[in-house]
Amino acid sequence: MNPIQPGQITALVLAGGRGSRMGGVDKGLQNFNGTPLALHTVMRLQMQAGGLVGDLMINANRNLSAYEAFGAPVWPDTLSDYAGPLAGFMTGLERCETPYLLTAPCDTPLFPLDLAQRLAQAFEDGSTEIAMAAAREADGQVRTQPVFCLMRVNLLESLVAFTQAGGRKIDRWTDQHRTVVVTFDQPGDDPRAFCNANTLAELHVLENS
Ligand SMILES: Nc1nc2c(ncn2[C@@H]2O[C@H](COP(=O)(O)OP(=O)(O)OP(=O)(O)O)[C@@H](O)[C@H]2O)c(=O)[nH]1
Ligand SMILES: [Mg+2]
Repeated sequence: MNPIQPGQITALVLAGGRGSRMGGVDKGLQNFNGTPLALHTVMRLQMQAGGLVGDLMINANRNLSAYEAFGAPVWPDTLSDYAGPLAGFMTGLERCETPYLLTAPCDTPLFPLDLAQRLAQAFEDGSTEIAMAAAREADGQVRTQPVFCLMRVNLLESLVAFTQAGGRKIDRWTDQHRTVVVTFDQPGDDPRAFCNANTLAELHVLENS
């Protein structure tokens, strides 16, 4: 039995950052192989295996009408002043109408097509509250990918309290909960899956990889 049923996950594209390492551009609107990064992310979330993703939303803070054209509701941060990705998590939890929220950043275009399915397996243990992705990097080390999280929507209250107290780091918050780390290092997993493009040069390297 799958612990999470089809349609029970709302996917959230995180595109609310400053893009400072890309010269301050709106990263989600930069093209990756001819498609804006955020739209590419929307499509990859819609293609997730198992039909687990029902709803989809975009979190952005600039150029909202450009994001609306991608066909999903767009929500800016409710916390002010670019408080970081947790501000996006909070916006998603506030707007989510399903029991689970899956976050994915707009700058990691090759993320796995079975991301939702493999993170969902961590909820076979009924006490799990958050599943966080991890990947083995080129140096052989396993590193968590905190912007890729599947979480129970009833964590909103906890996140509000954490951010109101000034908390900004994702793993500081997830450490307060029953978080299971799911490592994507099986044979056949794409080693580029969690490579993110923080600069235009990194984006071009990923396009040509
Ligand atoms: N909602 C929201 N999302 C953010 C914020 N800052 C970063 N993010 C998102 O978090 C993810 C990881 O962000 P980074 O690549 O570290 O930051 P960035 O703002 O995109 O780029 P830099 O300014 O170069 O660090 C991306 O999907 C960002 O869109 C923020 O203040 N609010
Ligand atoms: Mg990044």
